[in-house]
Amino acid sequence: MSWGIDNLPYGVFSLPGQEPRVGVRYGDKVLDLTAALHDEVFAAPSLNPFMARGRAAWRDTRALIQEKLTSDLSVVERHLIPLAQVELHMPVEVADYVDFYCSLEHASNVGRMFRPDAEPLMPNWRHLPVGYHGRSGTVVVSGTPVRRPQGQLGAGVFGPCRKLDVEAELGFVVGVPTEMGTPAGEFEDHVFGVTLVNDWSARDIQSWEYRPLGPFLAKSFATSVSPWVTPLEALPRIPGRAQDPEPLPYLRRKADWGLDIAVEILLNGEVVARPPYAEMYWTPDQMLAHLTVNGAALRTGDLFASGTISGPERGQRGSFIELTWNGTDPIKLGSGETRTFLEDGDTVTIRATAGDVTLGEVSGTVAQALDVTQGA
Ligand SMILES: O=C(O)/C=C/C(=O)CC(=O)CC(=O)O
Ligand SMILES: [Ca+2]
Ligand SMILES: [Mg+2]
Repeated sequence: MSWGIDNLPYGVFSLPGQEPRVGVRYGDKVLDLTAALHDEVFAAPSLNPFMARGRAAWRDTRALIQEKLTSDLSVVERHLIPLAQVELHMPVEVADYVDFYCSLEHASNVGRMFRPDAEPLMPNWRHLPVGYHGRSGTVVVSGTPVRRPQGQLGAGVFGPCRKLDVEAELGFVVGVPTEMGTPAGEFEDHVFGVTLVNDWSARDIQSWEYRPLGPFLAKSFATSVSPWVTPLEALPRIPGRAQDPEPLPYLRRKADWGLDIAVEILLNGEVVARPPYAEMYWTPDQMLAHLTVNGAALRTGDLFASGTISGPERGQRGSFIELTWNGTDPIKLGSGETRTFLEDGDTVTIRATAGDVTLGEVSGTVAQALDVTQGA
């Protein structure tokens, strides 16, 4: 069965008229953990208090849930609630949100389009995982409509974004904080699990505003995440991609943190790209090491995303700016329509699997921009 005993992602659900609380997905049901495990940590409306307990608690809890769902199934069966009866919420109260830029292919493609007269990769790119600080207050759960942003599209030009795009990414959720001044230790001592992320991007706003400090309003209007957080333990690991030059000692890999995750992007139900996470250049342990090397503190609920997942093939690109080469080469849909960037009413779904483990999906529908008269 999919969503089986080796999967068991955590999320936050509610029944009509009740407060949100933590559950685990099993098949087409959600196990009410407050009731099944008699532990009030799961009565919270986010995973944060549970995630703060740390790695030993994460491991023991997962083992206990697996035991309850197999040998003690008759005891906990009454706490399994059909998904059709529940509403799913933001799984995590996001503290700080950071987005990296870890795909060599994505960085090269975007570099070619945004900086056609320069080298596609900046000189720092192979030496450190480049990132920027995003906006945690507009991280929303799958299903939340995304209003087309408006803003400056060039000198003296204001209006609704005309180049609305998505970025298919993985997000890593921090459970255990660090003290300010002290870099993070082992990856699995801090990171609880993985979500799917759609980093909605307004390419026309971005290309005008981003120099020299990076994306600002082009990416802060909405970032969507999947309702399920998959524990690290559920994910098969592979060696990371070879790196040249060898990174500085603080960035050197001590364990295999490559992830063999197959991602799909769907536009209005049709698959338009299949980005392979296994191709990412910088691995998540390297992102965490870099994020904290200067002494920046981690907090429970921090979310750091991988950056757009793009592979070497055209059909593996994780954004429409790449798939359509900045709108110059539209993609053809099964309906006979073509698309460059997103139109109002379009629904984008990103879903992913790692072997038998599914990470679920993150979905969002584009709503029309506000009336723009005030800026005209
Ligand atoms: O090359 C640039 O100027 C920026 C490209 C991006 O859109 C960055 C971004 O959001 C990071 C990523 O998703 O890989
Ligand atoms: Ca991004
Ligand atoms: Mg964003």
